[in-house]
Amino acid sequence: MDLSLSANILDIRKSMRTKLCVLGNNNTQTTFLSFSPPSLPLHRWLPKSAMRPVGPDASHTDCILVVGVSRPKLAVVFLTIMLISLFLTFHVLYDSAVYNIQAAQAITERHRLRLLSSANGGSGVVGVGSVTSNMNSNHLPEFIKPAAAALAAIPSSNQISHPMVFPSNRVHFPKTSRRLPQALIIGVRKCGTRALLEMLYLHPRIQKAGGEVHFFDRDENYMKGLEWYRKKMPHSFRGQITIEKSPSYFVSPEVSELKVM
Ligand SMILES: Nc1ncnc2c1ncn2[C@@H]1O[C@H](COP(=O)(O)OS(=O)(=O)O)[C@@H](OP(=O)(O)O)[C@H]1O
Repeated sequence: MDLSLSANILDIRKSMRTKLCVLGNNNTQTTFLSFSPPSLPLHRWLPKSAMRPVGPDASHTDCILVVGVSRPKLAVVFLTIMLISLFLTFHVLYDSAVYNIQAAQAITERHRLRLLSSANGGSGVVGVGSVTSNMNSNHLPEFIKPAAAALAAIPSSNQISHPMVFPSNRVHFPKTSRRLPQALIIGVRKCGTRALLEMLYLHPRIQKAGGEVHFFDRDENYMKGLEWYRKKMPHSFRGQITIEKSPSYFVSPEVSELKVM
């Protein structure tokens, strides 16, 4: 390679740092390729001082971009907008976290009130008029009753701490709730009970329990009470029919007619 030619190439590479240069040697001939960025209307966004001609030839059309704060006012505006959006983002995140904590508190409180209510024979709790319970204390297992009675001894004093956030017990999507099943598929096994349930579920007024709950045929589940059973059910709108399928109900000796009724 000619020494003067290679020195020339080095000079050009020094002066054009932003360019991508491909240097190849094809036999005795030197190839020099450069890629120019697509022409952008930079003159609209940047001051002329930011655009400098490249190389010793001032008429060269390629320019290098001088990175720096050339418009401090614009930079201040951008920074302010960024700070405001950051502040708003954290504010929203903080609010949602507080809301979730309050929701968890309200749910815990509701459980407590339900236990109190069932211990009082389902008469509801004085002072919290909107919270009433459908639970029948007869369905509470014996080992829970002492705990419920102990809770009943604690003065309730309206511990729903944020009535403004939860004005009407509405923590979940307001129009749905978990309901006890209005229909049961009790069997028989291996006769397409799953297929039947899935087909019924195609109807918009049908809701189905996720799996087989085995409430009536397993004593350990039955002892947990109807409230436990209800919580195994999906959320449903009023007017929808909830169906549960446990084919073992048909054959289990533990399942008596009385239990299911
Ligand atoms: N329409 C129709 N015709 C014939 N066979 C059918 C049909 N629908 C479901 N099946 C078969 O029924 C088997 C599952 O029945 P179940 O859903 O009742 O099973 S389970 O009792 O809930 O475990 C299951 O068979 P196996 O795969 O041999 O268990 C299904 O393939």
